[in-house]
Amino acid sequence: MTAEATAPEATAAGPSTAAAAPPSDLLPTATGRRAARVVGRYARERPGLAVAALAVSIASAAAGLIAPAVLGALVDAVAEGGSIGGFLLALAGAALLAALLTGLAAVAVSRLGETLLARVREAVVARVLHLHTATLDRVRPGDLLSRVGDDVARVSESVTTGLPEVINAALAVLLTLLGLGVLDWRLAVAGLLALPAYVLALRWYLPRSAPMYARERLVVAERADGLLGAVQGAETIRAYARSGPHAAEVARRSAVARDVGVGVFRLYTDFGWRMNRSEFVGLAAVLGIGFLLVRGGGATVGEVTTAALLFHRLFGPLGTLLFSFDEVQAAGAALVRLVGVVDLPDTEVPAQRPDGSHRPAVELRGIGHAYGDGPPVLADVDLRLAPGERVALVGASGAGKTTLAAVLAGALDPTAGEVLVDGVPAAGLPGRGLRDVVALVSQEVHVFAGTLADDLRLARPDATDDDVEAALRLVGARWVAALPGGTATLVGEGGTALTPAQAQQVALARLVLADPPIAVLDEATAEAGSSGARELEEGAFAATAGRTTLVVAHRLTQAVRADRVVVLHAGRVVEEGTHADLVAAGGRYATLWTAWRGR
Ligand SMILES: Nc1ncnc2c1ncn2[C@@H]1O[C@H](COP(=O)(O)OP(=O)(O)OP(=O)(O)O)[C@@H](O)[C@H]1O
Repeated sequence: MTAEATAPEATAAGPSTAAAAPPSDLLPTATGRRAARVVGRYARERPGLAVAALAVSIASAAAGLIAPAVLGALVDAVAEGGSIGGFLLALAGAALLAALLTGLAAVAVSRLGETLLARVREAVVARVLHLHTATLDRVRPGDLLSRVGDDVARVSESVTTGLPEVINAALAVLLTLLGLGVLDWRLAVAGLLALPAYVLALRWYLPRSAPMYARERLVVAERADGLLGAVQGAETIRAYARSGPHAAEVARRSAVARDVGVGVFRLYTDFGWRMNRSEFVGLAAVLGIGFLLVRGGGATVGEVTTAALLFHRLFGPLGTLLFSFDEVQAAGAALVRLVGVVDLPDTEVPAQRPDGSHRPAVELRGIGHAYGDGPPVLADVDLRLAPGERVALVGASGAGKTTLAAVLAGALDPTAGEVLVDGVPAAGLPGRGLRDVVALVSQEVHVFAGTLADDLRLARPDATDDDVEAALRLVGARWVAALPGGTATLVGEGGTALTPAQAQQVALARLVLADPPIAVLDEATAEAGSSGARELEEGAFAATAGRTTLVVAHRLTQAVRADRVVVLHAGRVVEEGTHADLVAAGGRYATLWTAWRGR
């Protein structure tokens, strides 16, 4: 049990409602409406960008209506023998304006999309970082990974490529229909006659496309698998004279992939001609009704021309919308899974930074724990830490030290017993309970990509540069002075790599900044007896001074300086006392101490 729970940090709270109940080993999935509300809320955080994106998209769609209107007027002008020079100029201007606005709209929409996606991603990561260990143990790792990986990638792809096109197309369709209606409602109704044909085309295509594309991905993967296997095992295949059957198998898989590929293409073209049929129905209706209107004097030839051009203009955007249907659906499915994570219950979210000036008493009462259906690893543990007391937990590997430390830190719910802070059971503590008053520095410390200062500010976002530097000084992180940019140096992935001992010091400095009244240390990084170990121990001592502290003593020098030592054996407390008392008593601790000194 080595999860690291850093000190509390502020995260936006999100309601836990409206998420569909998942199977117990899956994280929840939000409803579509809930996802839209969350994205809407993020959009309202950037009102300027959201309004600009919408306005420029509408303007771009509206600009596309100018050319058909000018062409219609040009037809009437020609019929009446007028000049067309002005119209040609207007056409050129309209084309320029439309091109400019379309470009601007694409930039604005994708920037808005990227901003919203970044917000969703931040919220997901913040929530994942604060997931309770019990939740992490319960859910399938693949589910969590695919959400922060695949789902984010899918939404991101659709935001950068598909979304601007889809929004532009939807607005173009809406405004063009509106334009048709304003021009002449009868011509608009004629255009709408194409609607049933479009619906039929879509109802034919959708049920066929998803399984077909899934099958295509499968057979392509099988073909790659077969080829790779044959190439990697070429020597063995030759040695056993099995080239013939293997080549035949590769050929068979390739043939299947080819046939499915052709099938996909056929499906696509079949859908294409169904779309063309719908367009034909609509255009024929507009021209037919237009002919009747012109003959009856109800419309000019120019107006009918404009109507026909407007209707023709719908083909492109409608095609974009229909062909992106799958992609939009897939991105939507990924988004509701992400919002499901954002909406995890806010008991996971820190309330406020604890006040380090108060030193509470901590009591573990009748603690028992078993991982899943495994044997008990802790049994009936009673342990009391007086306010400000430093207790060292000692025991052989596997005795249950890390498990007990995690229980005290609130990172693991015990299967029996309870933890009390100043006499209040953990369940009755405000906010996130134990996790708001205890900071755990565990064996695995993650250094986040970014500057060193930002990494430390995870523990206290409002920490000044001076606070950050003072915390690092207190824990003895002298190596910071040698970094090229000091605390502004990039560390973690893509930056300067920190040694495990340096990462531990960063975690200790985070603890200093978070200033929790209770600290739990469970680090086993430094080699016993090394100068690194001494430095770390000094740092840990300074960082926890004045706090009620439990130290898992991986090196017995850590126990020597503690106020009290507790020996754990096979999940039970077997000895308790000061280092001197226990050595004098000649029991299990004394044996451990003798062995340690004789290393
Ligand atoms: N996540 C887990 N799932 C199942 N069993 C676990 C898990 N974590 C620890 N255990 C088991 O629980 C027992 C106690 O482990 P724990 O890590 O608490 O001991 P420890 O005293 O801290 O040991 P060490 O000093 O080696 O870290 C061990 O038998 C270990 O194998």
